[in-house]
Amino acid sequence: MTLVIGLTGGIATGKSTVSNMFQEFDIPVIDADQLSRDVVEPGQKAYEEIVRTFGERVLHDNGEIDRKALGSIIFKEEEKRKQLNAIVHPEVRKEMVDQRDRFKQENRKAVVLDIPLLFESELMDYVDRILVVYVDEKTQLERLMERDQSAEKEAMQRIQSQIPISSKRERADEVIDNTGTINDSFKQLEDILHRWDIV
Ligand SMILES: CC(C)(COP(=O)(O)OP(=O)(O)OC[C@H]1O[C@@H](n2cnc3c(N)ncnc32)[C@H](O)[C@@H]1O)[C@@H](O)C(=O)NCCC(=O)NCCS
Ligand SMILES: Nc1ncnc2c1ncn2[C@@H]1O[C@H](COP(=O)(O)OP(=O)(O)OP(=O)(O)O)[C@@H](O)[C@H]1O
Repeated sequence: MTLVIGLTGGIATGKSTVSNMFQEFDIPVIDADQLSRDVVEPGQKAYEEIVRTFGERVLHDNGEIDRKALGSIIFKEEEKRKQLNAIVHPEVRKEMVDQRDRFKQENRKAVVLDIPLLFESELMDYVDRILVVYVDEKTQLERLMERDQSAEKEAMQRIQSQIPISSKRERADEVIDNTGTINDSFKQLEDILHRWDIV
């Protein structure tokens, strides 16, 4: 039996940081953020729908999606965000399930689905265990502004477009508190994987 681990958290709480640690344990990771980039490449169905819905103002001169422009529209307005989600999420979900099932067929001990919006999109049934990467909201805001070089207003808009990290923490099977050092988080992950008997 392959244990399917749903890795989630809030924006900039450290999912990618923790996701990279699974390499050490030889556990494969399926990355929903990466898939959401792949499915909007020029020529893909979702790409055409985005251009039809949001217009050419969300394109770079070379025809690729201008993620900054699209982000500045959808994080400001819930209605627009729902429209984009309705275009992108079904494609991401399909690809994620295909990849998950391939790893299951290979009888891997575990596979990780790294899904930022696991709770928002109600994908809890896609996984066997939910692991939330947590930091307090002050640290979340600071790390987001630092990483994206964004102003407080834009960073807050992004945070507020998601379920608060404190609620996600309550709904987790296990939590990694990532407010300490990366090494502290690695040790927490190691303990959790031992408890789940997969390493
Ligand atoms: C709006 C877009 C173009 C902005 O791109 P950008 O490169 O700036 O951000 P990136 O894709 O790396 O996402 C960064 C983080 O933002 C958050 N986020 C992204 N999309 C959403 C959304 N629709 N609602 C809430 N939070 C979101 C997630 O925490 C994600 O990890 C892009 O995020 C997008 O296409 N979003 C829709 C697809 C989606 O929901 N992706 C996230 C999970 S599948
Ligand atoms: N323990 C830590 N100590 C200090 N900085 C950290 C720590 N963990 C992560 N960071 C930094 O915080 C920022 C956010 O981390 P990361 O990109 O892993 O978050 P994320 O949850 O994957 O974000 P997103 O939702 O945007 O994909 C990054 O700049 C990262 O280098």
